[in-house]
Amino acid sequence: MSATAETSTPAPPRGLFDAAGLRAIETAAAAELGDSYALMRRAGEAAWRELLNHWTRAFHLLVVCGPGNNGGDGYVLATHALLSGRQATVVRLRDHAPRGELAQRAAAAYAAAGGSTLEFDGELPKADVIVDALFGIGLSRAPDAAATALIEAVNAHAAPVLALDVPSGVDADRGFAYPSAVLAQRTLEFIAPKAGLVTGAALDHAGVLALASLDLPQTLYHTPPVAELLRAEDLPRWLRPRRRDSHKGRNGRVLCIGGDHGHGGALLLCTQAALRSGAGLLDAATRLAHVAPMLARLPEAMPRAIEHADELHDAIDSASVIAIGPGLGRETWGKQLFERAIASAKPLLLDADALNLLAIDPQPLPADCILTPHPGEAARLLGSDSARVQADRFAAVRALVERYRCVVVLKGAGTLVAAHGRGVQVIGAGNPGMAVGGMGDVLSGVIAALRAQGLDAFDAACAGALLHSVAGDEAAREGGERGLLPSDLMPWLRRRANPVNGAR
Ligand SMILES: NC(=O)C1=CN([C@@H]2O[C@H](COP(=O)(O)OP(=O)(O)OC[C@H]3O[C@@H](n4cnc5c(N)ncnc54)[C@H](O)[C@@H]3O)[C@@H](O)[C@H]2O)[C@@H](O)CC1
Ligand SMILES: [K+]
Repeated sequence: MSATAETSTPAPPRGLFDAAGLRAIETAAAAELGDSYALMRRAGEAAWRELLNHWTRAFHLLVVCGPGNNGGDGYVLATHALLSGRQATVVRLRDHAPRGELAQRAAAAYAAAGGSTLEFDGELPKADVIVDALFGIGLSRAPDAAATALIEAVNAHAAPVLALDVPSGVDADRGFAYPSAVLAQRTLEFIAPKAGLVTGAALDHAGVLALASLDLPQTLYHTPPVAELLRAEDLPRWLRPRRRDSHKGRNGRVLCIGGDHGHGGALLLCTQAALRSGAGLLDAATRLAHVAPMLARLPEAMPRAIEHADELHDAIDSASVIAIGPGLGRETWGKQLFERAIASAKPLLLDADALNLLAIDPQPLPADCILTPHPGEAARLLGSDSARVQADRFAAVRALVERYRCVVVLKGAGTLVAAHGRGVQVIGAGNPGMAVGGMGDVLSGVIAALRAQGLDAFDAACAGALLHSVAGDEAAREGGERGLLPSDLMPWLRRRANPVNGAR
């Protein structure tokens, strides 16, 4: 993802909060400090330091202030800027005079420091940096026409944008961005990371994420987070070094099923990824035409031609995990194989057309079955549309778990992993170069291989989605995002699937 979490604390927090949780922490903090304004002062100060750290030579600042406490943070920052000899101007809409007591106090301090306020008239003056303090976690509806015009002027301006707490126009709970939302270079979050800034459209708006925890003691974080963020450094949790006496049988036997006529590449990518992620043995069940090309590319695989589901019997029997879907198609051939696979008692991963077939004919699945839909497939599984899925990815992944009662990996920027009774995990890695056909087939192979090596379904889904995204980031660092191919991930899967130190 384009946003990387950065914090001043040595161990970045994993917990992601929604607005309700943040407000509970704020209330407890205000009670502890005995002064609600102290938090706003800390937030504004932290934002001023953030601005100075990243735009050292900035002199002319525009601080766009809304009517709430997010605007209050902006007034505090603007006051610091004035007191340090910079030129700072607050810009606001006519009906955005500070409403609450705290924001009014911050605006009064700004005025007392000689600060001037410009009412937005359709144009923004020149500036070196724009501070976005229009809306934070209090955004409760789509920005109205006036706010939209202001946001669009900010986005059209040449200056970089530092967003305070949330890029204005982004819903901090859902990852949803209204059609007009600020595009920031950096976003400094206050108190705790927000769930809605690490998935979906929000990633494009937030830029680089940083956190100012405002020196609050951990004891105040008593509300449970709504989700957790997984980062590259979490991989060794699951990817232990291999036992010295390991043998191929111990590392699992993955059966990949798919590749109808014209779709052999999808299955090849899946099998290749499974082998590069450590599967001990790999069977592939596909059309006859794909057997020889697969062997030529991947002699370690054991592809077999399947014309009818009955021929799957032996392969299913010896499989430790079945991954079905890449290139499967929705014709009779694919349907038969799908029916056969889900009737088996083997651990399952359903992807691509297997998900589409499931959407057409929903049926009970074992709780340790893994589904890996992209937003379009998720929409079909929910009888919804992908815009609605993307408008609230957290709600969509929970609805999928509720309906299908298994482990769900909702793909896309800020991939989500969820299962019944387990907290939603957000994959804090990945990049837009990965938006290319075949990338999902690779993910299926990775997850199936980790499952075959002994991880339970939820852990395999978390570790696999993380490993896949981390490998994508490494490949993009090496050669760029545009033009990245799923097969470019293979060497990186191997490297990142092995822990860096020898600890067991
Ligand atoms: N409460 C606290 O203790 C702290 C709050 N902080 C800041 O306060 C922010 C939250 O403040 P608020 O709860 O006041 O909320 P916001 O400042 O995010 O916005 C709420 C205000 O905007 C209006 N509004 C919401 N959506 C609108 C729309 N679409 N069009 C026009 N007006 C709209 C609301 O009516 C309200 O007046 C945080 O994001 C953070 O920046 C920080 O100062 C840290 C401490
Ligand atoms: K903001």
